[in-house]
Amino acid sequence: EEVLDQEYHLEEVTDWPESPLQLGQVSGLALDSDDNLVIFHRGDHQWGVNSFDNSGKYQQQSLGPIQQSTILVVDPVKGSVLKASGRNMFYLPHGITTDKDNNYWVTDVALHQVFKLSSDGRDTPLVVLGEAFEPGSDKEHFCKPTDVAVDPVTGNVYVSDGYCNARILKFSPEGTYLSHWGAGSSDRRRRVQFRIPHSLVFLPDRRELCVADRENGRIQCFVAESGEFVKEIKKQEFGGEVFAISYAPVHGGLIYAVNGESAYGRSAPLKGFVINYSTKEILDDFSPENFGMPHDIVVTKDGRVFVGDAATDSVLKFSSDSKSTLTKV
Ligand SMILES: O=C(N[C@@H](O)C(=O)O)c1ccccc1
Repeated sequence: EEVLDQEYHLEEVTDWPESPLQLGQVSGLALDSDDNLVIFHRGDHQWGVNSFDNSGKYQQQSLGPIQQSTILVVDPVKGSVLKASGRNMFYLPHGITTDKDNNYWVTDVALHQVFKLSSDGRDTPLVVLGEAFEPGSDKEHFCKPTDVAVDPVTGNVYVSDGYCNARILKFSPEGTYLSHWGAGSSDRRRRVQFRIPHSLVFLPDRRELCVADRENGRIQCFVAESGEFVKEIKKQEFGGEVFAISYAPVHGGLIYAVNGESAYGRSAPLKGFVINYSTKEILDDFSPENFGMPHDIVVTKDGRVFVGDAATDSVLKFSSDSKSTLTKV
């Protein structure tokens, strides 16, 4: 009898993009409603050791905003640039996501702000949260906010805040503060103490929010409405740091993650991981020749994976061309 023995494995699509993209440090990736790739990058600005003072204040305001287009919409098949926007607005781009109306929600760690932008190329800020260049940790201030996730049903907006705060805030679609959890909130559950909540993903089929709790090298998931803790995924294979996560509501729910260099020596090889959300088992891992600092990850409806690298200033594409083989038994 013949059984179909399918060996799925993500492999780099080395001939993507067909022609090089002019990118600076790639900090964030998103997908629009047509599954086009949206790249958020830093042009000629760089986040270096002297970018901030020890109170989180950005030191290079005199550079002015990045003049290149920081938001590129790119064809997922060829890699050609379809749209370019986000000029003269940002200093140090970080996270990006799209909402169900194809607006962009982005964070800038130098401005300590979150923006909702129309994706019609006019870059009109529709919502602005935080005070420009003013770090803080109350309801109107962030400190190097890292990412945004939007609930497609309620439109509620979640912000991971950030490098110098350790909390998740929830806002209404219009940007009214609703609640927050992690540092500074009333709950004292020791297990919810983030160390750089670095990346967010909303799980539409479970109505949960998962967080890449970077320096704790773990993923934590919460009931989005309430912030109630649901589960933690922490794997030896991550080493000490998880930089970014994504999710596909298929095969019972798949979490995609990239790890990072650990400053504390517990490093593991830099890789992407495909994890079964329910069993927490690693189903696949993948890497190109050279991951520098994999910084964000997205997965398309047809299972293509893109990783943005903030050290090699590039975006890498991976695809799982199943090598199904027929095995005689
Ligand atoms: O984490 C850092 N950077 C990346 O996450 C990023 O570039 O977003 C960083 C931290 C300290 C100094 C310089 C860079």
